[in-house]
Amino acid sequence: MYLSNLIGRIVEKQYNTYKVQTETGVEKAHLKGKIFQTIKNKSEFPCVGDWVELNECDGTLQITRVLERRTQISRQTAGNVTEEQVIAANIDYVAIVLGLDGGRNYSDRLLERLTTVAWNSGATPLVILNKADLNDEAEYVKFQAETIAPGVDIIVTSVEDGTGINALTNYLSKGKVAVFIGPSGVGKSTLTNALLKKDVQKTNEIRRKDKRGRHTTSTSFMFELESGAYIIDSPGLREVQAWAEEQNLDDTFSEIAELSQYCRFSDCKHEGEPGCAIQAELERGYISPERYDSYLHLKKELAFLNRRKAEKNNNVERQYDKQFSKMVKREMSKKLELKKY
Ligand SMILES: Nc1nc2c(ncn2[C@@H]2O[C@H](COP(=O)(O)OP(=O)(O)OP(=O)(O)O)[C@@H](O)[C@H]2O)c(=O)[nH]1
Ligand SMILES: [Zn+2]
Repeated sequence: MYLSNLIGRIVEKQYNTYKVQTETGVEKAHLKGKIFQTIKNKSEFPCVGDWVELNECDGTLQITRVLERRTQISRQTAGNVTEEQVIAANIDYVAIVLGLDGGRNYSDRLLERLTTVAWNSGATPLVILNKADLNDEAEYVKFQAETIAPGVDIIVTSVEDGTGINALTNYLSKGKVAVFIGPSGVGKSTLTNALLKKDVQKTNEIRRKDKRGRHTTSTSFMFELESGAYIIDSPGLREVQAWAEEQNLDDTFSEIAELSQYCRFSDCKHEGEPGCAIQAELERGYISPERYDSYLHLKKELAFLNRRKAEKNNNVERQYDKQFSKMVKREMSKKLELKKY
Protein backbone atom coordinates (compact mmCIF):
# COMPACT_ATOMS: atom_id res chain seq x y z
CA MET A 1 0.00 0.00 0.00
CA TYR A 2 1.25 3.47 -0.77
CA LEU A 3 -0.19 6.59 0.85
CA SER A 4 1.16 10.03 0.21
CA ASN A 5 0.88 13.46 1.78
CA LEU A 6 -0.07 12.38 5.26
CA ILE A 7 0.51 15.06 7.89
CA GLY A 8 2.17 14.44 11.22
CA ARG A 9 4.04 16.16 14.00
CA ILE A 10 7.47 15.16 15.24
CA VAL A 11 7.33 14.24 18.93
CA GLU A 12 10.71 12.61 19.33
CA LYS A 13 14.07 12.96 17.65
CA GLN A 14 17.17 10.92 18.25
CA TYR A 15 19.93 11.67 15.78
CA ASN A 16 18.19 10.94 12.48
CA THR A 17 15.41 8.75 13.84
CA TYR A 18 12.06 10.35 14.37
CA LYS A 19 8.77 9.52 16.03
CA VAL A 20 5.77 11.21 14.52
CA GLN A 21 2.29 11.74 15.89
CA THR A 22 -0.24 11.10 13.16
CA GLU A 23 -3.98 10.72 13.24
CA THR A 24 -3.57 7.03 13.99
CA GLY A 25 -0.93 7.26 16.71
CA VAL A 26 2.79 7.67 17.28
CA GLU A 27 4.95 5.97 14.68
CA LYS A 28 8.57 5.78 13.64
CA ALA A 29 9.57 7.72 10.56
CA HIS A 30 12.70 8.20 8.49
CA LEU A 31 13.89 10.99 6.28
CA LYS A 32 13.29 10.32 2.64
CA GLY A 33 16.62 10.35 0.81
CA LYS A 34 15.38 12.97 -1.60
CA ILE A 35 14.86 15.47 1.22
CA PHE A 36 18.65 15.86 1.51
CA GLN A 37 18.73 17.47 -1.92
CA THR A 38 16.47 20.29 -0.81
CA ILE A 39 18.02 20.89 2.60
CA LYS A 40 20.61 23.63 2.39
CA ASN A 41 21.76 23.83 5.99
CA LYS A 42 21.43 22.16 9.35
CA SER A 43 18.60 24.40 10.51
CA GLU A 44 16.27 22.95 7.86
CA PHE A 45 16.41 19.41 9.22
CA PRO A 46 13.17 18.40 10.91
CA CYS A 47 13.12 18.78 14.69
CA VAL A 48 10.70 18.18 17.54
CA GLY A 49 7.52 20.20 17.09
CA ASP A 50 7.78 20.29 13.30
CA TRP A 51 4.75 19.53 11.18
CA VAL A 52 5.81 17.27 8.33
CA GLU A 53 4.45 15.64 5.22
CA LEU A 54 4.82 11.89 5.10
CA ASN A 55 4.57 9.05 2.65
CA GLU A 56 3.67 5.59 3.77
CA CYS A 57 5.22 2.78 1.85
CA ASP A 58 4.67 -0.82 2.96
CA GLY A 59 4.09 0.23 6.55
CA THR A 60 7.13 2.53 6.82
CA LEU A 61 6.74 6.26 7.16
CA GLN A 62 9.02 8.59 5.28
CA ILE A 63 9.30 12.30 5.99
CA THR A 64 9.17 14.07 2.65
CA ARG A 65 8.82 17.71 3.62
CA VAL A 66 8.97 20.02 6.61
CA LEU A 67 6.09 22.51 6.69
CA GLU A 68 6.88 26.14 7.29
CA ARG A 69 7.66 26.87 10.93
CA ARG A 70 5.71 29.43 12.90
CA THR A 71 8.42 29.81 15.52
CA GLN A 72 11.70 28.10 16.28
CA ILE A 73 14.24 28.08 19.05
CA SER A 74 17.82 27.67 17.99
CA ARG A 75 21.24 27.43 19.40
CA GLN A 76 24.69 27.60 18.01
CA THR A 77 26.08 24.23 17.00
CA ALA A 78 28.64 23.02 19.54
CA GLY A 79 32.24 23.65 18.53
CA ASN A 80 33.74 26.31 16.34
CA VAL A 81 31.40 26.21 13.38
CA THR A 82 28.93 29.05 13.24
CA GLU A 83 25.81 27.18 12.41
CA GLU A 84 22.25 27.48 13.57
CA GLN A 85 20.73 24.34 14.98
CA VAL A 86 17.00 24.42 15.48
CA ILE A 87 16.05 22.56 18.64
CA ALA A 88 12.29 22.92 18.70
CA ALA A 89 9.74 24.32 16.28
CA ASN A 90 6.24 25.74 16.44
CA ILE A 91 6.46 26.57 20.11
CA ASP A 92 4.19 29.08 21.84
CA TYR A 93 6.16 29.76 25.02
CA VAL A 94 9.80 29.78 25.90
CA ALA A 95 9.71 29.44 29.67
CA ILE A 96 12.93 30.68 31.22
CA VAL A 97 13.33 28.82 34.50
CA LEU A 98 15.55 30.33 37.17
CA GLY A 99 15.98 29.35 40.83
CA LEU A 100 15.35 31.55 43.83
CA ASP A 101 17.74 29.53 45.98
CA GLY A 102 20.69 31.82 45.37
CA GLY A 103 24.05 31.12 43.79
CA ARG A 104 24.16 30.81 40.03
CA ASN A 105 20.48 29.95 39.74
CA TYR A 106 19.43 33.55 39.24
CA SER A 107 21.19 36.59 37.90
CA ASP A 108 19.93 39.65 36.06
CA ARG A 109 22.53 39.06 33.36
CA LEU A 110 21.49 35.46 32.78
CA LEU A 111 17.88 36.59 32.60
CA GLU A 112 18.78 39.20 29.95
CA ARG A 113 20.67 36.62 27.91
CA LEU A 114 17.93 34.00 28.01
CA THR A 115 15.22 36.59 27.32
CA THR A 116 17.09 37.62 24.17
CA VAL A 117 17.26 34.00 22.98
CA ALA A 118 13.55 33.62 23.79
CA TRP A 119 12.52 36.75 21.87
CA ASN A 120 14.48 35.50 18.88
CA SER A 121 12.37 32.35 18.74
CA GLY A 122 9.22 34.25 17.82
CA ALA A 123 7.41 32.59 20.72
CA THR A 124 6.29 34.40 23.87
CA PRO A 125 8.91 34.48 26.61
CA LEU A 126 7.76 33.56 30.09
CA VAL A 127 9.86 33.71 33.25
CA ILE A 128 9.49 31.14 36.01
CA LEU A 129 11.19 31.93 39.31
CA ASN A 130 11.16 28.52 40.98
CA LYS A 131 12.01 27.34 44.51
CA ALA A 132 10.11 30.22 46.11
CA ASP A 133 9.96 28.12 49.30
CA LEU A 134 13.67 28.74 49.72
CA ASN A 135 13.51 32.53 49.50
CA ASP A 136 11.61 34.92 51.77
CA GLU A 137 12.03 37.73 49.28
CA ALA A 138 10.61 35.95 46.24
CA GLU A 139 8.20 38.81 45.49
CA TYR A 140 11.01 41.32 45.66
CA VAL A 141 13.13 39.31 43.18
CA LYS A 142 10.07 39.15 40.93
CA PHE A 143 9.72 42.92 41.10
CA GLN A 144 13.39 43.29 40.20
CA ALA A 145 13.09 40.76 37.35
CA GLU A 146 10.20 42.79 35.90
CA THR A 147 12.57 45.69 35.32
CA ILE A 148 15.14 43.36 33.73
CA ALA A 149 12.69 41.63 31.39
CA PRO A 150 10.15 44.36 30.61
CA GLY A 151 6.94 43.14 29.04
CA VAL A 152 7.48 39.53 30.02
CA ASP A 153 5.10 37.69 32.37
CA ILE A 154 6.83 36.42 35.48
CA ILE A 155 5.52 33.57 37.63
CA VAL A 156 6.87 32.70 41.06
CA THR A 157 6.63 28.95 41.68
CA SER A 158 7.56 26.27 44.15
CA VAL A 159 7.14 22.63 43.31
CA GLU A 160 7.75 21.95 46.99
CA ASP A 161 4.63 23.77 48.30
CA GLY A 162 2.66 24.17 45.08
CA THR A 163 2.99 27.97 44.77
CA GLY A 164 2.27 29.25 41.28
CA ILE A 165 1.67 25.86 39.66
CA ASN A 166 -1.93 26.82 38.84
CA ALA A 167 -0.80 30.16 37.43
CA LEU A 168 1.64 28.28 35.19
CA THR A 169 -1.02 25.76 34.19
CA ASN A 170 -3.22 28.64 32.99
CA TYR A 171 -0.75 29.31 30.18
CA LEU A 172 -0.65 25.66 29.17
CA SER A 173 -4.02 25.24 27.52
CA LYS A 174 -4.91 22.75 24.80
CA GLY A 175 -2.58 22.80 21.82
CA LYS A 176 -0.04 25.22 23.34
CA VAL A 177 3.59 24.16 23.24
CA ALA A 178 6.15 25.27 25.81
CA VAL A 179 9.86 24.65 26.24
CA PHE A 180 11.79 25.17 29.45
CA ILE A 181 15.23 26.69 29.26
CA GLY A 182 17.56 27.58 32.09
CA PRO A 183 20.62 26.45 34.00
CA SER A 184 21.03 23.01 35.51
CA GLY A 185 19.42 22.40 38.87
CA VAL A 186 16.72 25.10 38.79
CA GLY A 187 13.94 22.49 38.68
CA LYS A 188 13.00 22.10 35.01
CA SER A 189 12.41 18.35 35.26
CA THR A 190 10.72 18.67 38.65
CA LEU A 191 8.33 21.23 37.16
CA THR A 192 7.67 18.98 34.17
CA ASN A 193 6.80 16.13 36.50
CA ALA A 194 4.53 18.36 38.56
CA LEU A 195 2.67 19.44 35.43
CA LEU A 196 2.39 15.90 34.12
CA LYS A 197 0.67 14.67 37.29
CA LYS A 198 -0.64 11.30 36.14
CA ASP A 199 2.24 10.45 33.87
CA VAL A 200 5.00 10.98 36.40
CA GLN A 201 6.16 7.39 36.07
CA LYS A 202 6.54 7.68 32.35
CA THR A 203 8.61 10.86 32.62
CA ASN A 204 10.80 9.41 35.30
CA GLU A 205 11.62 6.52 33.04
CA ILE A 206 12.43 8.81 30.20
CA ARG A 207 14.37 11.13 32.47
CA ARG A 208 16.41 8.28 33.85
CA LYS A 209 17.29 7.19 30.36
CA ASP A 210 18.13 10.76 29.49
CA LYS A 211 20.23 11.34 32.62
CA ARG A 212 22.24 8.19 32.12
CA GLY A 213 23.34 9.20 28.69
CA ARG A 214 23.42 12.96 29.21
CA HIS A 215 26.65 13.36 27.28
CA THR A 216 25.92 10.98 24.47
CA THR A 217 22.17 11.16 23.96
CA SER A 218 20.60 13.78 21.80
CA THR A 219 17.02 12.74 22.28
CA SER A 220 14.38 15.45 22.36
CA PHE A 221 10.83 14.73 23.47
CA MET A 222 7.48 16.40 23.30
CA PHE A 223 5.19 15.41 26.21
CA GLU A 224 1.45 15.87 26.23
CA LEU A 225 -0.12 17.22 29.42
CA GLU A 226 -3.62 16.36 30.62
CA SER A 227 -4.83 19.73 29.34
CA GLY A 228 -3.70 18.90 25.80
CA ALA A 229 -0.73 21.28 26.00
CA TYR A 230 2.77 20.06 25.20
CA ILE A 231 6.12 20.46 26.85
CA ILE A 232 9.34 19.95 24.94
CA ASP A 233 12.33 18.60 26.80
CA SER A 234 15.60 18.65 24.94
CA PRO A 235 19.19 18.26 26.09
CA GLY A 236 20.04 20.87 23.47
CA LEU A 237 18.03 23.46 25.34
CA ARG A 238 19.78 22.90 28.62
CA GLU A 239 22.95 24.72 27.70
CA VAL A 240 21.47 27.16 25.24
CA GLN A 241 24.15 29.29 23.64
CA ALA A 242 22.92 32.60 22.39
CA TRP A 243 21.54 32.49 18.90
CA ALA A 244 19.77 35.72 18.28
CA GLU A 245 19.84 38.80 16.10
CA GLU A 246 21.01 42.18 17.31
CA GLN A 247 17.48 43.51 16.92
CA ASN A 248 16.26 41.09 19.62
CA LEU A 249 18.17 43.27 22.07
CA ASP A 250 15.56 45.96 21.44
CA ASP A 251 12.97 43.69 23.03
CA THR A 252 15.12 42.69 25.96
CA PHE A 253 16.35 46.23 26.57
CA SER A 254 13.20 48.02 25.45
CA GLU A 255 13.83 51.12 27.61
CA ILE A 256 17.25 51.57 25.96
CA ALA A 257 15.76 51.09 22.50
CA GLU A 258 13.07 53.67 23.26
CA LEU A 259 15.49 56.21 24.69
CA SER A 260 17.94 55.86 21.82
CA GLN A 261 15.62 57.79 19.52
CA TYR A 262 16.56 60.86 21.57
CA CYS A 263 20.29 60.39 20.93
CA ARG A 264 21.73 63.17 18.76
CA PHE A 265 23.06 60.71 16.17
CA SER A 266 20.71 58.16 14.73
CA ASP A 267 23.50 55.58 14.58
CA CYS A 268 24.65 56.33 18.14
CA LYS A 269 26.44 53.36 19.70
CA HIS A 270 25.87 54.83 23.18
CA GLU A 271 29.55 54.60 23.98
CA GLY A 272 30.39 58.17 24.80
CA GLU A 273 29.10 60.02 21.72
CA PRO A 274 27.98 63.62 22.41
CA GLY A 275 24.26 64.02 22.99
CA CYS A 276 23.74 60.35 23.87
CA ALA A 277 20.42 59.91 25.71
CA ILE A 278 21.50 56.57 27.17
CA GLN A 279 24.65 58.08 28.65
CA ALA A 280 22.54 60.86 30.15
CA GLU A 281 20.10 58.43 31.79
CA LEU A 282 23.03 56.34 33.00
CA GLU A 283 24.40 59.41 34.76
CA ARG A 284 21.00 60.20 36.24
CA GLY A 285 20.79 56.67 37.54
CA TYR A 286 17.73 55.67 35.51
CA ILE A 287 19.71 52.89 33.82
CA SER A 288 22.01 50.86 36.06
CA PRO A 289 25.68 50.51 35.06
CA GLU A 290 25.35 46.70 35.21
CA ARG A 291 22.44 46.68 32.80
CA TYR A 292 24.23 49.10 30.49
CA ASP A 293 27.34 46.89 30.51
CA SER A 294 25.24 43.82 29.87
CA TYR A 295 23.59 45.57 26.91
CA LEU A 296 26.94 46.49 25.35
CA HIS A 297 28.33 43.03 26.06
CA LEU A 298 25.42 41.16 24.45
CA LYS A 299 25.43 43.59 21.55
CA LYS A 300 29.11 42.91 20.86
CA GLU A 301 28.61 39.18 21.23
CA LEU A 302 25.75 39.16 18.73
CA ALA A 303 27.62 41.46 16.35
CA PHE A 304 30.51 38.99 16.48
CA LEU A 305 28.16 36.10 15.79
CA ASN A 306 26.63 37.97 12.86
CA ARG A 307 30.05 38.75 11.42
CA ARG A 308 30.94 35.08 11.59
CA LYS A 309 27.65 34.20 9.94
CA ALA A 310 28.36 36.69 7.16
CA GLU A 311 31.88 35.33 6.69
CA LYS A 312 30.49 31.87 6.41
CA ASN A 313 27.99 32.97 3.78
CA ASN A 314 30.82 34.63 1.91
CA ASN A 315 32.76 31.39 2.00
CA VAL A 316 29.79 29.56 0.58
CA GLU A 317 29.41 32.20 -2.13
CA ARG A 318 33.10 32.04 -2.88
CA GLN A 319 32.78 28.30 -3.27
CA TYR A 320 29.96 28.80 -5.76
CA ASP A 321 32.08 31.43 -7.53
CA LYS A 322 34.94 28.95 -7.78
CA GLN A 323 32.67 26.22 -9.09
CA PHE A 324 31.18 28.65 -11.57
CA SER A 325 34.54 29.85 -12.86
CA LYS A 326 35.71 26.22 -13.18
CA MET A 327 32.62 25.49 -15.21
CA VAL A 328 33.21 28.53 -17.42
CA LYS A 329 36.82 27.48 -17.97
CA ARG A 330 35.71 23.98 -18.85
CA GLU A 331 33.19 25.29 -21.35
CA MET A 332 35.72 27.71 -22.78
CA SER A 333 38.35 25.02 -23.26
CA LYS A 334 35.76 22.81 -24.94
CA LYS A 335 35.04 25.65 -27.34
CA LEU A 336 38.73 26.24 -27.92
CA GLU A 337 39.23 22.54 -28.60
CA LEU A 338 36.36 22.66 -31.07
CA LYS A 339 38.01 25.57 -32.82
CA LYS A 340 41.23 23.57 -33.26
CA TYR A 341 39.47 21.24 -35.57
N1 LIG B 1 13.05 23.36 47.63
C1 LIG B 1 12.76 23.14 46.34
N2 LIG B 1 13.49 22.29 45.61
C2 LIG B 1 13.18 22.12 44.31
C3 LIG B 1 12.11 22.80 43.69
N3 LIG B 1 12.06 22.43 42.39
C4 LIG B 1 13.06 21.55 42.21
N4 LIG B 1 13.74 21.36 43.36
C5 LIG B 1 14.92 20.48 43.57
O1 LIG B 1 16.03 20.99 42.83
C6 LIG B 1 16.86 19.93 42.35
C7 LIG B 1 17.12 20.06 40.85
O2 LIG B 1 15.90 19.88 40.16
P1 LIG B 1 15.81 19.36 38.63
O3 LIG B 1 14.38 19.32 38.29
O4 LIG B 1 16.60 18.13 38.44
O5 LIG B 1 16.54 20.55 37.89
P2 LIG B 1 16.74 20.74 36.30
O6 LIG B 1 16.56 22.17 36.04
O7 LIG B 1 15.88 19.80 35.54
O8 LIG B 1 18.26 20.34 36.12
P3 LIG B 1 18.95 19.66 34.84
O9 LIG B 1 18.18 18.42 34.52
O10 LIG B 1 20.35 19.39 35.30
O11 LIG B 1 18.91 20.69 33.75
C8 LIG B 1 16.15 18.64 42.73
O12 LIG B 1 16.75 18.12 43.89
C9 LIG B 1 14.71 19.08 43.03
O13 LIG B 1 14.08 18.27 43.97
C10 LIG B 1 11.33 23.71 44.50
O14 LIG B 1 10.38 24.37 44.07
N5 LIG B 1 11.70 23.84 45.81
ZN1 LIG C 1 23.27 57.08 22.39
